[in-house]
Amino acid sequence: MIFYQTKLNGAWLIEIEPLGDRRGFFARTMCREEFAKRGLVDEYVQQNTSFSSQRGTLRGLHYQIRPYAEAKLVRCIRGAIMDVIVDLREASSTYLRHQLFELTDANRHQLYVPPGFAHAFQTLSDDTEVSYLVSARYHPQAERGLRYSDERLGIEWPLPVTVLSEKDSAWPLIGERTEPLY
Ligand SMILES: Cc1cn([C@H]2C[C@H](O)[C@@H](COP(=O)(O)OP(=O)(O)O[C@H]3O[C@@H](C)C(=O)[C@@H](O)[C@H]3O)O2)c(=O)[nH]c1=O
Repeated sequence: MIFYQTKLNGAWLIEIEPLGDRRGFFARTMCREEFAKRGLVDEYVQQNTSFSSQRGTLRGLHYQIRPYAEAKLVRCIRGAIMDVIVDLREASSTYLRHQLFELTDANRHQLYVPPGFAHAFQTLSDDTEVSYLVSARYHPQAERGLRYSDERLGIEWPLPVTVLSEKDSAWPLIGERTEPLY
């Protein structure tokens, strides 16, 4: 596995190192030892998959507040997505900065999202499936979100948004918050 630091503290882009033979290849997509060595969360309690039929579908931006903050390891297993993460840790020098990553079934890139980040993606093709590990179980009462169109974030989504959940259209803007974000 090859680990690339991103512009955001603690987030990593991970490429596989395929071992090819005449059948195809083998590669690790997660390895506790490699993760622990770099200080990445190495225990995951749930693996999720989501399927989006329409190109331009947007999910997010989502996170869970402490003490239920999650690390995520995200991979697009069918189609393509633009994945977006936002650093919500007030003490971080990259606080409220975001970065975009193209994850596709062809490049097989994975994104490691540390606890304390909001996460979202927009599908770049029809019939896209995303699989991700999470390090904490789902706590609906701890679930929070940012509005994808919040000007304070200034995210340039690659496509017009075609499908969005009601929940995701209604997250409060950062400027409207009365509580700390995370
Ligand atoms: C995330 C989650 C949702 N659900 C339920 C709640 C709801 O009825 C249905 C769909 O949930 P959502 O609308 O939140 O699904 P979705 O918008 O796909 O949520 C996901 O978005 C991406 C960007 C993430 O980062 C994930 O952590 C997760 O928040 O599934 C669970 O039962 N367990 C879970 O772990």
